Amino acid sequence: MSDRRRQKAAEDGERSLIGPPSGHAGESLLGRDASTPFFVYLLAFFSALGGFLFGYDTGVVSGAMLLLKKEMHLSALWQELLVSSTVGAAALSALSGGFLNGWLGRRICILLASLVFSVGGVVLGVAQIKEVLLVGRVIVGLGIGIASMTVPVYIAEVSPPHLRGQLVTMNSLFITGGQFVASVVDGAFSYMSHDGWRYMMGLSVLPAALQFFGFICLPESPRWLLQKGRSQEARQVLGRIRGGRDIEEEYDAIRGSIEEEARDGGSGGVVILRMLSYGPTRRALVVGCGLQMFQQLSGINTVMYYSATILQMAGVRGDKQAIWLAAATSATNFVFTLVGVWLVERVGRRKLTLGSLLGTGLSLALLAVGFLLSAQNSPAVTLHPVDARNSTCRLYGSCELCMLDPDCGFCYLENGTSVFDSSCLPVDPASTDSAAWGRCSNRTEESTSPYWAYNHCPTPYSWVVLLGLILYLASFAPGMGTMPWTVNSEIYPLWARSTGNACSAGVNWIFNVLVSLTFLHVAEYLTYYGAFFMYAGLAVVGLLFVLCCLPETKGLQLEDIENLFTRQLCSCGGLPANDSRHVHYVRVKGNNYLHSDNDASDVD
Ligand SMILES: O[C@H]1[C@H](O)[C@@H](O)[C@H](O)[C@@H](O)[C@H]1O
Repeated sequence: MSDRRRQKAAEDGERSLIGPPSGHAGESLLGRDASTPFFVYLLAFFSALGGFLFGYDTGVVSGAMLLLKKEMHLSALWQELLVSSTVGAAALSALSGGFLNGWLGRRICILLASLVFSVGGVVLGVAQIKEVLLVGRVIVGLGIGIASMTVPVYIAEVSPPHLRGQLVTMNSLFITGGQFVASVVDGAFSYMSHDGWRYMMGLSVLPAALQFFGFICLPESPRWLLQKGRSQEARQVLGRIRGGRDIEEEYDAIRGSIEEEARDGGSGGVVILRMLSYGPTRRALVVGCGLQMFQQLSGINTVMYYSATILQMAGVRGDKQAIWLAAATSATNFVFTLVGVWLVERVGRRKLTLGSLLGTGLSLALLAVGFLLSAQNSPAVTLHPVDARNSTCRLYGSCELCMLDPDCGFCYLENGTSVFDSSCLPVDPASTDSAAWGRCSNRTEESTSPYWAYNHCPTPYSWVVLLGLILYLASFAPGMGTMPWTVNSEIYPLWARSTGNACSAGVNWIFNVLVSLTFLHVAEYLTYYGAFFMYAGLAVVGLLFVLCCLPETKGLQLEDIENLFTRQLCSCGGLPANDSRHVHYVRVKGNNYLHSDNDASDVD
């Protein structure tokens, strides 16, 4: 990048950080009071169906698996494969989605994703053998990956600055909404022991088809069109989505940044290499990928996945209750995401993320304390039946040690809150719902006593864990659940936006697989409380990262946000102490500030 541009970027960075004399920075660019045409909401709705499908397809599998494993006699390996193949495929397609996005455009990518979702849904709905199921889950994962990186970019590019945060965060609302609807569908079809899973998985075809047909009539992003030199179309689309209001200012700003980029001769070469060799985009990439990494390292999917076990610890018994209570968990996640949509334009991205991470860290610590108390008060093993197969289970003296071994479970009688006649027995290799032999084998849904606890222990401290779970979702969902997607959709300049979002979404999915696949092993080595203390520690590291590195992007025009990253990475959250003495307000020439204006008279 040229020195001229670097200097200009630094100046602009200062302007963006300081803001205009009154109100927030975005107001000068597009009036806050201007009414937003209904069309923008319609675009956001149809795009966010991609988020809904992302949530639905990742969420539906847990309930479907309970039926599938019985009907198709799935081994633990196959169950794991069917869950993680989708997330793995999503990681790969998110990474390659950057190229498709830049080449074919946002609209075609969204159409492609909805087509892929529909095909995946049909394959899953008609599958007769587990191998076909695996193919269906991989197809669905490919759709999730493309949708997860394209939809936020598309919404950000069509939204007016003062509403952008809210509309992009709506996509996260659709993700958690999809997870919630999936859990309700799981609950409803769990009564249908034969083929119920087909409906659970196949129903995703409906929103996918709705999105496909809706998007056939919807326009391409004006920013992408302009980047491809289709200026007439871009102008038309911009006019349409701004409801016939004056679009010159926004149009010129977009064109200005594209022209400046072209003047700097930066349109050739591999985008990711250009991003890495240019300071502002390199820093934006670190911030974007870091946010996505910490989202997953804060353990959201472990907590969601583990909620059924947490609820079992609280005394919930049987698959059906567990399914319905898991629906309550995803409902909580959904409701608090709504809080995020409400807060994002009020408090801004940075404060919302910081507050969320603080609450997330504290509630993870509370969850860990709940598990610690449960472990310290874990019921002893009182019966040691002779085990002809010589399994390791007979060696354990308490429920805690017994349940940490994935091959064993705890079989016990209960009188009020006291546990007696308890033994540690090998789990049935065909199903974790019962023991391989003895009192707790051959269990049916209805059998009550003796109780069989796999992966958890009876404990009087389950309320601490339950409280931790609720506080966790209340703090995570509005900020860390939503902001990584929202911030990533706005921090990269146009030329780097597809690639930046592809990389950060890829990081999200890779850490999603890593955390969910390693959780049980981590718990085996560190125990459950150790694992949750570890996630709490990671949330604290995430908090420091955000504190130092995340600038506020609220209200700024997309074309101006790059300038926030012209400073050293760990000072971009605010002005360094020295700089604050130099703060002065700037007047942007007329009302029509263009990036390409490099005129000293711009600044008073
Ligand atoms: O933002 C979403 C959301 O928080 C979901 O609940 C979670 O399952 C996803 O992994 C995450 O990316």
